Amino acid sequence: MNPQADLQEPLLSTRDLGDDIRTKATEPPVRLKFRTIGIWTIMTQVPASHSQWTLPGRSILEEYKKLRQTLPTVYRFLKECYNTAPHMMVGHVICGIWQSTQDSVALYLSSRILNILQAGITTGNIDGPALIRAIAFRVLFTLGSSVMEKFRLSAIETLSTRIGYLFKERAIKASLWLDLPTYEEPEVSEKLDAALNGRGYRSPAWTMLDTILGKVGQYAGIFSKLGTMHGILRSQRGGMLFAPMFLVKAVIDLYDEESLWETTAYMWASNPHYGRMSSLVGLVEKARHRMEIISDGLSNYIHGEWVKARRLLGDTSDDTPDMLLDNQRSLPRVFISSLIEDVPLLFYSIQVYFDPMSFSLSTLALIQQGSQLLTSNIYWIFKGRDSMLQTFHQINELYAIENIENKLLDGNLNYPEDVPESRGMGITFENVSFSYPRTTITSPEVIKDVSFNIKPGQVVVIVGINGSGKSTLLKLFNRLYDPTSGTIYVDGIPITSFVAADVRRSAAMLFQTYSHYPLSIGENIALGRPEIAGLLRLDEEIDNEDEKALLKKTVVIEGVKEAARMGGSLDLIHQQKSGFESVLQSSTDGWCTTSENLSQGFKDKMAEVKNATDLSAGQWQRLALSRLFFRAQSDLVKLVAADEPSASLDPMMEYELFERLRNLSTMQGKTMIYVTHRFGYLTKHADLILVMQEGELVEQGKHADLVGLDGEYAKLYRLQAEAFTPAANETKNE
Ligand SMILES: Nc1ncnc2c1ncn2[C@@H]1O[C@H](COP(=O)(O)OP(=O)(O)OP(=O)(O)O)[C@@H](O)[C@H]1O
Repeated sequence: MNPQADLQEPLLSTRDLGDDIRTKATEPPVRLKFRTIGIWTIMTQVPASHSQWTLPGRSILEEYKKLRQTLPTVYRFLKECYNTAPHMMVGHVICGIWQSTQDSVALYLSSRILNILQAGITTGNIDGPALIRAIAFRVLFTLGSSVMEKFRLSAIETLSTRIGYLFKERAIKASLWLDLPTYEEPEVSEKLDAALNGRGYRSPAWTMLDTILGKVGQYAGIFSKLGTMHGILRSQRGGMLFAPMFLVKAVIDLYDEESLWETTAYMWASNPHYGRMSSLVGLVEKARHRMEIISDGLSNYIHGEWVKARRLLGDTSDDTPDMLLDNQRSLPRVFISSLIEDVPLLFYSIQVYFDPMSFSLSTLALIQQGSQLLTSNIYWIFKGRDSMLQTFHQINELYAIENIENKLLDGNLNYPEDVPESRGMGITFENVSFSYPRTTITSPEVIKDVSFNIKPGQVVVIVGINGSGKSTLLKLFNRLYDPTSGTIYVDGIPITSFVAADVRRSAAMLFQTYSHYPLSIGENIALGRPEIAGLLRLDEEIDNEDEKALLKKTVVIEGVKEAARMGGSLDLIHQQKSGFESVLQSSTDGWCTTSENLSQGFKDKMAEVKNATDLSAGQWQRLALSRLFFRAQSDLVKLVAADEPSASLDPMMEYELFERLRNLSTMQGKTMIYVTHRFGYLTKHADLILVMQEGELVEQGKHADLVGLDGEYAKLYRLQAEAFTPAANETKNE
């Protein structure tokens, strides 16, 4: 490959796919258009029948139609925003309108001063009292505006906080009720992200309201400026001719520019050299890579590769796509657009040339200033009509997240109330196959026609090599996903007949990728039973004299301690300064303005703010196990399942853990399922071993039977056993 070719990548290239792409039979055909600009690729979607030129009138009519559909929700949104602080909201709107009209009032007051001055200059006799009055009005107006502005800013603080959190809470609630397949849909996560974080630094809901109020202000600004200009021009000859000229520049600019935000566009940094540079910078920036950079001596390599990628990137710009598109405008277009700005002045100059006495200098100055303000106002109104439509659409999306339908259909039987009494859960798989909804692997079926029967109270071990589908089976047990074919029965009834939340509540699951909650150690354990976990934080909410509640809290604390002991985390809790209340991983980000001349006290405080308590992998695993044991304390829990729970544990702890988990089955009758790579204690005591291989259940039975079969299980078992028995020749040498 010729590196020079990369250096000379064109700034803009267009590749039009041309073909109509039908996404769904019901959707209209669309064309996808790709172009590369700077480091970006921009994909735009255009209807296949879209002609290049649309009549402005027609598109405005379409916009109006779209706008009308969104209006009921926008009304609801405005009403809810208003209800957060009615008086403050009214004040805020009034101040906003005042702010937008203040240019024109200032213009009007200035015109009075200028007229008095002009009359004075012409006649040599100034009307002193009138001048003082005019100046006093101007000063008073400025003072009034400052007071209004102050109020507006403080109202924004309160309103944006209240409105921001009101809608954030809704988004959190809506998000928490989504099941896994729904949550994993990119469209859904995008919607949730937009509702929770938005684009700006303020909350999305506030930004939307601000856009609407800003637009109201813009209209008020236009009307007030038109009024002022009318007042100034009314008495001038040809004054009314002047009016359309404000529009010329705004309209020309509008048609002259191309805004990505007005189309359906998706842009991403596609330049491979830029991508590589960003990845390498990521290695430098993130603390978690530093250990390997130092110990593996990666510094030279990373630096060298960055320089190489930088050279290959050449002068390809990384400015934002909007800016790059703007730079594409040709010189004559830029020139004409700037020249048009001066048309009003030109018009007046010609008029003055033919009739010098018809204008005063002050009028000219005011016209020039006023026309610029008006032109810009009109431009933004036109320009913003799409952003307004977009805002209305976003408001509708904000509410739509509350109505996202879960993909897994809920049943209506209650578990365990609607099944015969038993302390453990019976699970049957009948010809179950499963593929993950969003997968990129070549053979998507990760569970293939699997059938087995687990009786209540049994100890079951699932074994198999990496990627054979063990963890996936676990996810099907408590209906995180539904099989793509086949049926799962819980206590003889199809799992889909039960209320999904009931089945999940009856299972204690420890997944391979368990959560490290950035909360207190106590909560990390107590969250095994969320229905009572809140009692741990009781002091914050109740009166200490509520003895009943305090008693309940003591019971929870005792339960948490017992679970901590069972999971092996009691010692580590005792090591923490604040015991159960130690908060894990709550590091705070701060900004320091300089790194120079920092006193020791300053540095110590900074370190204290940033400090976070973290645990080792093994300690986190013990906490997760304690959480599992805490959940298992509930009589409602009939199935305990753990995926590789001993991966980070020492052998002693592992043995104790197996014993304790097995006791849940032997002493309490709960069904126990254990996923592991290790053969030994548990496999020997298991009532049933399921051997998975590439998504298939290749063998099932007890340890002795499977060893006797001399198949996959026996092979894996022997491999591990040999690792711990001295090889024949080693023994001889000794
Ligand atoms: N969320 C997911 N989306 C798509 N594919 C997945 C997902 N999780 C797992 N897979 C794929 O499913 C297959 C089975 O994975 P699974 O985690 O069940 O295997 P496993 O036997 O538990 O492996 P290990 O022993 O490494 O934990 C793998 O090919 C994996 O790539």
